[in-house]
Amino acid sequence: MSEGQIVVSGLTKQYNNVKAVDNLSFTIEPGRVTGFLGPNGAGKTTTLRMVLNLVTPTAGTATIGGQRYADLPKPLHSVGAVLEASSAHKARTGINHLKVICAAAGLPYSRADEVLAQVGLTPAAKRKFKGYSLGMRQRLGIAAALLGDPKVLILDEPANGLDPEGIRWMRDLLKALAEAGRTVLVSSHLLSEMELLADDVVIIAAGRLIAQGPVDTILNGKGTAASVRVRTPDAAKLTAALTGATVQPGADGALIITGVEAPAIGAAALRAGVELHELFTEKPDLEQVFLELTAGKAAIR
Ligand SMILES: Nc1ncnc2c1ncn2[C@@H]1O[C@H](COP(=O)(O)OP(=O)(O)OP(=O)(O)O)[C@@H](O)[C@H]1O
Repeated sequence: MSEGQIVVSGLTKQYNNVKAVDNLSFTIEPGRVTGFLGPNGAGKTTTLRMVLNLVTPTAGTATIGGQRYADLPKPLHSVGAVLEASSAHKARTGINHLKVICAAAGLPYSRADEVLAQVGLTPAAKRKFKGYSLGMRQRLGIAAALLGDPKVLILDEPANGLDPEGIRWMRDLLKALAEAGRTVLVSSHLLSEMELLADDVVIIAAGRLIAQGPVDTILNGKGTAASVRVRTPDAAKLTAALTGATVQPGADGALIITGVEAPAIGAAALRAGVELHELFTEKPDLEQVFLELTAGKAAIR
């Protein structure tokens, strides 16, 4: 059991007549960014809150490095969490907000300056929280989570409210934190962003596990076969030269070919003397796979 491993086992949360989380089990490894994905109401927030001991499970366990959050001797040094756009005392400056946390957690004030620099907020250190934009509040929330230099980071929809530059900054930061050996668990509904950010994904719907594993495996393992886009002035000749292929016209005049891979199409074109203007393998993206995996299970709750 490594220090940064998160193990969720049989985790269940029943709210009156809603099973928000239903016998969920998965493992999150350190040194990687794991995307926690699911349609609205899938139970992501409830799961993260149970891992952080903010919601009591109806059944099952969640451990971090083998211990329940409640049993961690120094939780702020073990786990940093950003659960929603960070809130702070409106009249307090960003730096003072962090210093208050340092004082409560027995951390040196120098950590406040360090994490503020890490999230790029040093220029706004002395501005009052009420004047912070949503993006700055997100950065301050991350800064607070980093104060104890934790091995594990848990973030619920951290990209909310960030502009494209902010999203790229967040991606680079989270990747760097994972590369330094930390466990980074991040929930999001931005699937294209997750494809760029995450090494692994855990996909849930209606409280249940749908899929878990490296993004590449999830993308390649699905029934959605890769298709090849081909552009040629001689579509009929190329189609006749291909065996075992399904050729369909694409919306923009290209051909969409499945059943035969790009090298075989190129070779067949060469043999038949057909000119190619484009030959491009289109892999299914996370959004397509996600929609397929969660289809019919994403009852709006
Ligand atoms: N305190 C609560 N009391 C009753 N029902 C709740 C409570 N918290 C969550 N739920 C219900 O549990 C289900 C899962 O909610 P949760 O917020 O965990 O999902 P989510 O995946 O984070 O969704 P979203 O992406 O929309 O935030 C929903 O049906 C929600 O209405």
